[in-house]
Amino acid sequence: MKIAILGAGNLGLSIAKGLIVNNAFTTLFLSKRKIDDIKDYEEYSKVSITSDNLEAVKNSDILIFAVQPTQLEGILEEIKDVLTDKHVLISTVTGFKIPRIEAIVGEDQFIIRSMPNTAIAVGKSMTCLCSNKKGEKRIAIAEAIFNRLGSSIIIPENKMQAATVICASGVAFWMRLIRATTQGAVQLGFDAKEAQELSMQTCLGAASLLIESGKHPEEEIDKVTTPRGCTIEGLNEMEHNGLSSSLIQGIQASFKKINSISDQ
Ligand SMILES: NC(=O)C1=CN([C@@H]2O[C@H](COP(=O)(O)OP(=O)(O)OC[C@H]3O[C@@H](n4cnc5c(N)ncnc54)[C@H](OP(=O)(O)O)[C@@H]3O)[C@@H](O)[C@H]2O)C=CC1
Ligand SMILES: O=C(O)[C@@H]1CCC=N1
Repeated sequence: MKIAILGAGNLGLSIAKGLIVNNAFTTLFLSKRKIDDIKDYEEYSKVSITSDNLEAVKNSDILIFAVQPTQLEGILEEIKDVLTDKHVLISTVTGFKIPRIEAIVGEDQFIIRSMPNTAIAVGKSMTCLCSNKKGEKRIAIAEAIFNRLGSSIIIPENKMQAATVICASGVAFWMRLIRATTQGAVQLGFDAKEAQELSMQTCLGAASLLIESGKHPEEEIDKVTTPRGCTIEGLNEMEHNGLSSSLIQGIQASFKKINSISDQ
């Protein structure tokens, strides 16, 4: 696959790392205006860096847009005249809906919206996908790319904002939980490095248990909470202080914000 990532910033470079580590491309163009920031990527074979979006588009089939929402319109205007039938457009841009993309490049393009997260750099992104009518014929290509770099599901476009909060912002939410449990472990006497290792591996183990067993979290919690034991004591104290409620309210606040800054 000849892939271009237009907007090689935080997410764009995370996607690039995932593609490079998994050798999941034929050629890869990385574009941004200040290319000095990404000079290191020139060392990888079959990877080109450029500040010329038209060069990247002309030499690629799959175009992944990873610019800020305010920057997408300008890029689409810039490249629309060199788009051909071979191109599949995959936008990762938050809140920029398909009809707005179609209004610039035309309905007769293969248009896919994707919502990956930065764990794509290590092949562990949960990515949600949707497409325009024409893009339905190429969504399997997007699934193939994102399934190599984690998992993907196809959802209706009206759930993309919710998917952004849960999957993309979600990485930050889980990081904060890992940091908090690390801080707790330091207070119990582990040094910072050990504490983070204990926290990360326990988090990974908990998620893996659910993924592999298909069980509900409470079923696994029941196996851990010895009656009158320390686990239920800790869990109940966390809930008295609003753990679940706080997370749910944070998700709601994030969702409210994304709706306020997205196309209506
Ligand atoms: N960060 C995340 O975890 C996630 C982000 N997203 C979405 O992905 C998009 C990118 O986010 P993020 O990576 O965090 O943002 P960044 O600001 O880190 O990256 C955007 C990149 O686009 C480049 N850029 C800007 N204008 C142009 C242009 N005209 N041509 C080529 N490149 C350009 C910028 O570099 P330069 O200034 O040098 O051109 C910059 O490197 C956003 O829409 C965001 O909502 C979605 C899911 C997760
Ligand atoms: O915080 C944001 O608005 C973007 C979307 C999801 C991740 N980063």
